[in-house]
Amino acid sequence: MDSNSVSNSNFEFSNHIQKTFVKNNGFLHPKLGSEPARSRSRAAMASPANSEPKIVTGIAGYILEDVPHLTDYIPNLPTYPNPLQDNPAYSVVKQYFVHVDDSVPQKVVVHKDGARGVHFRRAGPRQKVYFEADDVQVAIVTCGGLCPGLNTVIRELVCGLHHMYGVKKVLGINGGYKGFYARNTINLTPKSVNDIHKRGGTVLGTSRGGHDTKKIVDSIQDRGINQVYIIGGDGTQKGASAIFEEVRRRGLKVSVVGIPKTIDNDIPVIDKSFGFDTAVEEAQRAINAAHVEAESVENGIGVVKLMGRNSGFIAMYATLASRDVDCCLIPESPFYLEGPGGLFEYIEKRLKENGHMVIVIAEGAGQELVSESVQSMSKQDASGNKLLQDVGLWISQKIKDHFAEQKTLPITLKYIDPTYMIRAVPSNASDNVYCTLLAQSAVHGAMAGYTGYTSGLVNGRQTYIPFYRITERQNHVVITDRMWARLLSSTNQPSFLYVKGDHEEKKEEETLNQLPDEHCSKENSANKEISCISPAAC
Ligand SMILES: Nc1ncnc2c1ncn2[C@@H]1O[C@H](COP(=O)(O)OP(=O)(O)O)[C@@H](O)[C@H]1O
Ligand SMILES: O=P(O)(O)OC[C@H]1O[C@](O)(COP(=O)(O)O)[C@@H](O)[C@@H]1O
Ligand SMILES: [Mg+2]
Repeated sequence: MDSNSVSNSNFEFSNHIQKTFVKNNGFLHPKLGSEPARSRSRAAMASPANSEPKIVTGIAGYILEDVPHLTDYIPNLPTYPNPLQDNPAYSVVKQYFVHVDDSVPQKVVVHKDGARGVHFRRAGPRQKVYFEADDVQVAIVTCGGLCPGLNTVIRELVCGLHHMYGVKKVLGINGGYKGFYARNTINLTPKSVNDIHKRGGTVLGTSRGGHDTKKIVDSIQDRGINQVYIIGGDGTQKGASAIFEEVRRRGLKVSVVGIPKTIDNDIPVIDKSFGFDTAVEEAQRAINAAHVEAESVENGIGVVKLMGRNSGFIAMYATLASRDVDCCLIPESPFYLEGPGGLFEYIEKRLKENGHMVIVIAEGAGQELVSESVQSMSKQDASGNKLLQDVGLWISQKIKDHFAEQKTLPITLKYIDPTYMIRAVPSNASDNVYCTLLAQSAVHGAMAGYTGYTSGLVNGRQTYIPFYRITERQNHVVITDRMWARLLSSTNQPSFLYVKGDHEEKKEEETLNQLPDEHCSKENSANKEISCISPAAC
């Protein structure tokens, strides 16, 4: 079936779907008399308590983890025909609107007798919209660390809103969440954002910390904002979820939409985050330099530190892409330096075989080892993220000290730390297209009245994912997954799991027991997804 078509079977299927529980949503409660008179975007009555997951079940174990809709807490909202139906650019598309029951499975590898499993609502334009163009006041904000593609997402939100839906009032919030309660905002028009995708960073500025839900929602009401697009990582999406709950509690007709951003790729459920490919590509330049330096001298070692606070995806993919890397160290795979099966033994072996080697280390790797030898700072950034010790410098010094002490193998080590260079660049061509689809999907959802969702790619399809699925856990490399095995076989590095001695064998067993049971299925037995960067990667 063509991706845009609406089949009859969809209509038949909808008859079998039952809404099993939609707690709180749909119940009406008396208007809150004590709320301040911020009535411009207030549409109806307020709902109490946090929203509950909207789960819809169907035949053969079908489950839809649905996203909230403005009509869940505001009754009798008027609808309007989607202006796209008269847009000449889209007139050639046979069936442009997405069917109301279209959903995307979370798990695409299935068994013939298996249940149909969890699905997410398919993103895309709907026949009816819940906003009239002239009434829409948009706000866009970027939060957390930089990531290639932020400007492309901003550009495509502005252009998508303008060209597809005729929305002209778009405000950029300055400098992250705290910009909501600052005076200055930036008026964004297709003209003003025309070239921004060619630049790295974010034209809006960004920040960590400074999230005050009540003040942000006050500002949303005061400015008459009724669509908020929040671009950011795991912390930002938690903030967006809190904003949505407060908006809902106040009964406001405001769509709150998250767009996932993280070069660490630590956001779960989605195939991969925008900017990740660009970052991996940029990391190749540092690895190439390390390789050239290492192979130009006798017993040369190049060490490259790459970003990845808790998840080693950038290091893993940069290593797999490069083929020049002899050892990749990530936070998910503990390693040790001394003794049989340790890093020093492996370095010596590689230098004797090859005369040089390259080590890639993710910034979050080996933190427990660094803390043992350097006094732990245990400080946090403004958002509450733990500040890490510089493992790149630490490991470089340890290697130098070890071979200086040994005196048998004189080495030359060069340490390259391209940290911010891989995230401050503009996005590459494929990330640009990805950002475009992500932004357009986000806009279609808000115009159709959906709210409280993150727009994301699942198994190659754009979907709307409820906030709680994005914020409940982080995405990590699973070292019992085939992808990590591919890496081990490409570098020939030790797995650091095989250690000698009774005590150590027990340690190995414990480590393996802590790992998820299933690999590559994107779900373990507890129905929680495990790491996959894309379905094709398994
Ligand atoms: N649990 C939370 N609840 C509300 N806001 C949060 C939470 N965690 C982080 N934030 C806010 O989200 C923004 C970005 O968070 P941060 O962790 O720095 O980056 P990222 O979103 O990229 O992970 C910050 O302004 C921070 O205050
Ligand atoms: O120095 P900053 O700006 O706090 O950023 C450093 C951190 O940002 C990251 O790129 C991830 O940031 P986010 O969580 O904001 O996406 C990490 O890899 C890195 O540890
Ligand atoms: Mg984060």
